Amino acid sequence: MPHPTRLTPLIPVAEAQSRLFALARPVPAETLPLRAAAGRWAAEDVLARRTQPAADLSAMDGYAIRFADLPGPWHVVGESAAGSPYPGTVGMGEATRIFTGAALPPGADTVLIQEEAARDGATLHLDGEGPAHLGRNTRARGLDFHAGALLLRAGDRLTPARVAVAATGGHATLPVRRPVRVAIAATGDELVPAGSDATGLQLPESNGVMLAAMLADLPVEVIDLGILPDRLDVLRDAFAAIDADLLVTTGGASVGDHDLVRPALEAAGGTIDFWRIALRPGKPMMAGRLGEAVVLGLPGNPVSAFVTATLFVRPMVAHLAGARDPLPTMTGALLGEDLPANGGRTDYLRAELRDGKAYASTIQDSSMLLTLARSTCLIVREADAPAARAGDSAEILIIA
Ligand SMILES: Nc1nc2c(c(=O)[nH]1)N[C@H]1C(S)=C(S)[C@@H](COP(=O)(O)OP(=O)(O)OC[C@H]3O[C@@H](n4cnc5c(N)ncnc54)[C@H](O)[C@@H]3O)O[C@H]1N2
Ligand code: MOO
Repeated sequence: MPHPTRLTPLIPVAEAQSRLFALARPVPAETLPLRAAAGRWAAEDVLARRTQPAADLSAMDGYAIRFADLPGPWHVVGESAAGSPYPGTVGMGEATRIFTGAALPPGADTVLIQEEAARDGATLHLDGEGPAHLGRNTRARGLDFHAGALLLRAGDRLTPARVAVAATGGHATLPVRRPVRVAIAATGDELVPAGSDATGLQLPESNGVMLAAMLADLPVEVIDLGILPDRLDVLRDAFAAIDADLLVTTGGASVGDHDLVRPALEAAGGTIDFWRIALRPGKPMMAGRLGEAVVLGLPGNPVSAFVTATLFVRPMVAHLAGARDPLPTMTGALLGEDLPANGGRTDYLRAELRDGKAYASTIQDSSMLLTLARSTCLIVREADAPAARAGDSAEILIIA
């Protein structure tokens, strides 16, 4: 049987990523209490409903004084604690006891810390250097933000600090995107579920569990389609029945006679937008649409599946979840050893970071899971990059 020799040209990684993001808009929004919203992405800009701090406050425990009265002594006329301010005004030569977070009484402008103060009944003396300038040890009203300030931008990930700033800004709930429904299907007649007896040439399925683990920190609902056989009708029917925002398959993506994912998707009514990336490992990845869902057909080799999931699946989930900046963060590192010139595909080398230097594994076969499991980063080698020397700087992606 003749094999098709004319294949589409390989697409650069960055172009494939932007084409992928263009396939779908973020999923609909919902409003959640802050604790539930953590880890999602803000669906709208969030403005402060209050000014923080709401008044001039003390930043330290000590005495509220007028800077002009230094070096004292002072007459202590009362106390200001967080939540119970001094009711009067501090006049010339007067001070109040004050605690961290308490409102600075009108008239006072500076705080003398208690370590530099000596108290004798109602009389207070300077016992140290004292505050160096007017306003020392205080926080001005609005130091952090004023009412109306932009606290979060639509598309910001709701990190712990961002949830906290929303709370301080007067919000109990936040608009976020609902969870992304991701259907995951492994394909291949040789696969058996992990833990079952793999006889002969059977192979425990590992891509599905790896993909689910790679999405565990993202707002997803995983729909596990399990292992599907290399049969066009079975794949077609399984694909046609999915109800998801994103369908991720592994295996059957290449050009062999048993590589049926593409024809099965098309038979189910789907369309392929692009196939084959200038990427190693991961070249045969395909992307398209099937009804309401975006489809990512990953290669079956475990390392290829890992790299394409890192570069496409996780970013696509983040995009669907409303991320403004869905791509993985690259870091810089020095190479621990020389690397040869690269070919025409961007290469992601499994590597270990030791003492800040990245050492690539000697064998980069895309089937080798133990090498991947021992790796802590991927060294990115751009297409056609010249040979590199130990000590050269390189872009890396941290993976563990
Ligand atoms: N003539 C060509 N052959 C191949 C090409 C090519 O361009 N021309 N591309 C190669 C590249 S690159 C890759 S990557 C592989 C990927 O092909 P498939 O996506 O069709 O993957 P499979 O053949 O189904 O499987 C590859 C390998 O991975 C194992 N596998 C599959 N699924 C799983 C799973 N869920 N868990 C664990 N292991 C899995 C499978 O048993 C195979 O050993 O194609 C090259 N061939
Ligand atoms: O994706 Mo393949 O060999 O490039 O593993």
